[in-house]
Amino acid sequence: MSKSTGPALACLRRAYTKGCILQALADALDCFYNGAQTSALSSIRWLDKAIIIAGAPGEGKLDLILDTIGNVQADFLGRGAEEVVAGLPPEPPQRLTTTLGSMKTAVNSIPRLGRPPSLASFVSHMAQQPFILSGFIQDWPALNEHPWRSPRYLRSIAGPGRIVPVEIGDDYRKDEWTQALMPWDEFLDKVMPSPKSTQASDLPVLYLAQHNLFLQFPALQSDVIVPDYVYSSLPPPPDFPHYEPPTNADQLVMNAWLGPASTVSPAHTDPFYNFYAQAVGRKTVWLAPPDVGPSMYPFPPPGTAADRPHNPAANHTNASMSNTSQVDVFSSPDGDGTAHRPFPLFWENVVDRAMCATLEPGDLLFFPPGWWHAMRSEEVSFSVSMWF
Ligand SMILES: O=C(O)CCC(=O)C(=O)O
Ligand SMILES: [Fe+2]
Repeated sequence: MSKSTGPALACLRRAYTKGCILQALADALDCFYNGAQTSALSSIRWLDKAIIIAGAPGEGKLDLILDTIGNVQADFLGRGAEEVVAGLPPEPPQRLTTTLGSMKTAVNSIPRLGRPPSLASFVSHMAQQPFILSGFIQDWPALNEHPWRSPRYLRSIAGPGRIVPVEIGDDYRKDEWTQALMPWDEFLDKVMPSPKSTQASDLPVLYLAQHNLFLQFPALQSDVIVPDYVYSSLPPPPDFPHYEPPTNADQLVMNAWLGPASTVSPAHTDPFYNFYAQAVGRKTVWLAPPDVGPSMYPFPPPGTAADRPHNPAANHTNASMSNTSQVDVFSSPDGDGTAHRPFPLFWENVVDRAMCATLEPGDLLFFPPGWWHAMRSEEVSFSVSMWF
């Protein structure tokens, strides 16, 4: 969900951040005087909440919070400063857990460009259509000396006691879908279990989705190399005239997407240009142009009579789901002829214009604002979206 910057909300965020810091200090003091490790964990939890829930606004607040987390970990949880695990030997490739069926919902492939466009041609015309640059992020530290596919590395950059926001359930349109804060270590154990561990496969799918993990774990920021294209200022595309870049200082919003096989983000639109980097695992992407909107059967806006009785709290982008399609592009039956086919306009107007591809680790996908996109992970997958 994009964070609103309204003055009242900004004020609440600052107040919440200060409240969290005070709570964290009280817990740290308790730990100091009474030696209770649970207080140290609680202290870190409050500090993480300030980042996750409020974004830790205010001059120097994020640095203060991260320093304090480091100190609490070092003083009470036995974490040394130099414990980041780097340069691990390559791990065996991950086993594919699902097989790709042929996509009946898209007749086209997302073009893979032979070579990266120049900045000038990107700005003048290439930015109007989706494309993939195969292997473009192959040099990121995240794929090399700081391997994001290694749970050991991911644990080491965080240290003990950290929590992260997680979506529970395989599809945010379903009623049983929910969100929770969960210990990072536990999340990694569940999502990237060691080959020896026996994980029950009927557990609900966990997905760390659309979260700025880089604020919480700044070490991850130096594992990515943001492509220069992101800093070019692009005009609103002709088919999406309301485009405006993100309002933060860099006009760039980076989010992490980490989960097991079979996470699904249903088809939806976002109002930004997107460079989407695939760091770990394979992910299948489905895209369709903005003007197919009415044939995508979006959920009605909140408050209208046809709105669903229970609308999951917020989808990845908006509190409302009116930017999200009811069509399951990964598993929609095409029916037995037009008479019994659900979502007939989708089959008539969208499928011929939709494109799909399976991203491999190292690939970089681009698509413009307003494009319908859906993603499904084929195995454990870690991606970074860069909205600009
Ligand atoms: O990776 C996903 O599951 C969805 C990504 C997405 O919606 C985005 O980058 O805007
Ligand atoms: Fe999206």
